[in-house]
Amino acid sequence: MTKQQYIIDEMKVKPVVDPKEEIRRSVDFLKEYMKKHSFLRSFVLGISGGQDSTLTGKLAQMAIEELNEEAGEETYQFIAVRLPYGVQADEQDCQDALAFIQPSRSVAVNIKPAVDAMIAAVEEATGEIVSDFNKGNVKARERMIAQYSIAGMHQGVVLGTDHSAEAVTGFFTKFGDGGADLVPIFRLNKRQGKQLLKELGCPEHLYLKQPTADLEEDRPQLPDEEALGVTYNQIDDYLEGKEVGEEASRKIESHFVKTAHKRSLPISVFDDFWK
Ligand SMILES: NC(=O)c1ccc[n+]([C@@H]2O[C@H](COP(=O)([O-])OP(=O)(O)OC[C@H]3O[C@@H](n4cnc5c(N)ncnc54)[C@H](O)[C@@H]3O)[C@@H](O)[C@H]2O)c1
Ligand SMILES: Nc1ncnc2c1ncn2[C@@H]1O[C@H](COP(=O)(O)O)[C@@H](O)[C@H]1O
Ligand SMILES: O=P(O)(O)OP(=O)(O)O
Ligand SMILES: [Mg+2]
Repeated sequence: MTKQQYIIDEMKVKPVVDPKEEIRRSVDFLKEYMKKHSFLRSFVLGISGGQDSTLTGKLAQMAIEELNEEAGEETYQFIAVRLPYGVQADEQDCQDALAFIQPSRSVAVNIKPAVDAMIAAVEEATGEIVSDFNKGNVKARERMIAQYSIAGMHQGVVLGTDHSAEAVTGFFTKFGDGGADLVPIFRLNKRQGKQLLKELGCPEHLYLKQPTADLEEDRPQLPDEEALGVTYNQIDDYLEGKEVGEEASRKIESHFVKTAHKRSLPISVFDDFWK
């Protein structure tokens, strides 16, 4: 088996998808999980104004509406969480995403005071400076803490937006946005996510915008593609089994190998995937 085929199998990407079928698959997965665990009442997810949280949020709200319809009462809810660090430059996209999703409930938690307090405490304790890049990962982890606090209040589970074009390069903060309970869009690449949003009638600007983690203050709204050194078109093609050229393949495969530890639970003496 080629390295490319091994990675495609791990990432579970199909070369062609039927958007309607994939929407149903994710919604059914969310519903089945909720019904199987009788304690659960809510899904919780951060809405950033980007493509992946818009899609995951919409699927979550669809699942909740179907569950409530079947229950004959408003038992379940989707809690959409705005998590700006102070004021977010693309706040209007976040509001547009919320208007599209129409979540059962939305709340906003400013993560700035908590992030700044943690950075100050670590810098005071160590006498060292936390880099802007490292602080970016603290922001992602603070968002995780806020979402788990809300899930804890509402018998909820935290949704993650990790999809296969992100998982393959490990382009997420370990235990930050990578810290979630269910990942309903894993198996799709970036362009397949767009296809689902189009099918769902999402405003175009929310899925045609430049993907960004927007974690760094020195490089605001840094495009993922610039940080990764490879485009989503190349990653998507690779995951669909297409030829992407030697340089792009090498970069994708190198990201995949270096980030294996992020796609696994904490490593013990019984694990050998890293050897
Ligand atoms: N677009 C997105 O979805 C998104 C979101 C957040 C972050 N990001 C990007 O993802 C990256 C996250 O940065 P990162 O990967 O440096 O930080 P990270 O915190 O996700 O991972 C680094 C940490 O992983 C652990 N680690 C490193 N190598 C290990 C190994 N071989 N075995 C076990 N544990 C190991 C260490 O604790 C290290 O501090 C950045 O490039 C950031 O911009 C992207
Ligand atoms: N500013 C944000 N508000 C709410 N939720 C956010 C924000 N930034 C990121 N998130 C959540 O994290 C994931 C990953 O984002 P990336 O752009 O892929 O780094 C995002 O889908 C939100 O759920
Ligand atoms: O995870 P999101 O919603 O922020 O999407 P993107 O990765 O496209 O920024
Ligand atoms: Mg984003």
